[in-house]
Amino acid sequence: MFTDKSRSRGADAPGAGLSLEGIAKHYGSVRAVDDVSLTIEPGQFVTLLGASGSGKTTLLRVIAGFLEPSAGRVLIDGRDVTSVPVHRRNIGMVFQSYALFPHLSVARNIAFPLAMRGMRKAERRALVTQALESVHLPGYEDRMPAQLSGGQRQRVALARAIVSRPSLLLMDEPLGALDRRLREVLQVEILKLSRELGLTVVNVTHDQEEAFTMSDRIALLADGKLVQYASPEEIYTRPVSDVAAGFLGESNLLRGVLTRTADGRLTLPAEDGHVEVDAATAVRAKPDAGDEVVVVVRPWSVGVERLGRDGAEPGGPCWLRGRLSAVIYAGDSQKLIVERPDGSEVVVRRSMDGQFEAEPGEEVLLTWSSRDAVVTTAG
Ligand SMILES: Nc1ncnc2c1ncn2[C@@H]1O[C@H](COP(=O)(O)OP(=O)(O)OP(=O)(O)O)[C@@H](O)[C@H]1O
Repeated sequence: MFTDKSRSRGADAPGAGLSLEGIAKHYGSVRAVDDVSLTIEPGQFVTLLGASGSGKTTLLRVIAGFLEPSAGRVLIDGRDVTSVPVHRRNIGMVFQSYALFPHLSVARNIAFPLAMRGMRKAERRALVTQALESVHLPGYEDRMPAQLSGGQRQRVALARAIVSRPSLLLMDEPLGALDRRLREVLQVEILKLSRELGLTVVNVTHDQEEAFTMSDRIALLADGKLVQYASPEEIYTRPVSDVAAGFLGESNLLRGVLTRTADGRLTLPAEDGHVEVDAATAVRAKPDAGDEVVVVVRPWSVGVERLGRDGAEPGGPCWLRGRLSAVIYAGDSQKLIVERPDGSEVVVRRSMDGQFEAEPGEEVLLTWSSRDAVVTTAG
């Protein structure tokens, strides 16, 4: 499920290192970005991920220099650029709306940043040709933007963003307007290109799959705050909170206050169930009786069996009873929705081999290993 993002990059990689130190941006009483600090290594691909209004675009605009932060510093390769204007930051940018000049040809659109720098025409032409080749649109120099598909326009926008060899590429939902298939093709292309050029990339998205496939690290934002900054794998397996768990991949969140059994085991009270907790799976402080926790159980970790008669009996360290309410076929996997007596739902994922035979409406037993769950907290 996880992609290998290891790579080798030449010593002459142009990617810049980026540091954000205590960045805040306030609009009156709205804290669009609230004390965000993070470091991006040269050549890393980092995604700002979060719900609508979480502050992604605001943070990107602060990095770009379109917005001055209310507090904090932006450092590129260790240099404080907080007050340096956009055009002096050596940054390439791609936005969701294509932002191409409609009255200029593809070549002139791409050459625009070079012309602004006063580069001569012949020199510009060579770089434009090269940039078009790297985005797989060779020979498109004379087309007008209106004669291009949505995907081609984003390729041209990307060519324009990289033509002046920036050390940092900023992208704000560049694939948001494209259909799923094209998005997946371009995700791979953009990633490949950024690796080849050794670019440091900051990408904004609210698409968790895109964040998962493309990023070395994900900066998860909620209400302007940095919730977690880690690799996709780490956020998936060790989410620091229920918010983080809910953002990356499906999850079942069991909430409650821990109690300790007579023989010393930690449990989470559950109606028609028994949930033991392995303190070793805690992401933060070691949990104890009286702590309010959220236990994250991923759908792939849950086993399901028919209950009673010739089926299974409740028992073991982690089990819940429920009623199967839906069986959904999702390509090579099966998704089961199980309704609990308290009205909540548990999602179970299974591979298609070894199909589950019960019908919706049947009573089922859900089991998992406490080692496969993660103990985290709300917030
Ligand atoms: N110019 C502004 N004036 C006042 N409030 C603003 C302004 N720009 C953004 N905000 C507020 O700041 C918060 C963060 O907005 P931002 O656009 O950064 O979020 P986002 O995560 O990029 O959202 P989306 O995914 O919807 O683009 C929101 O509450 C938004 O309403």
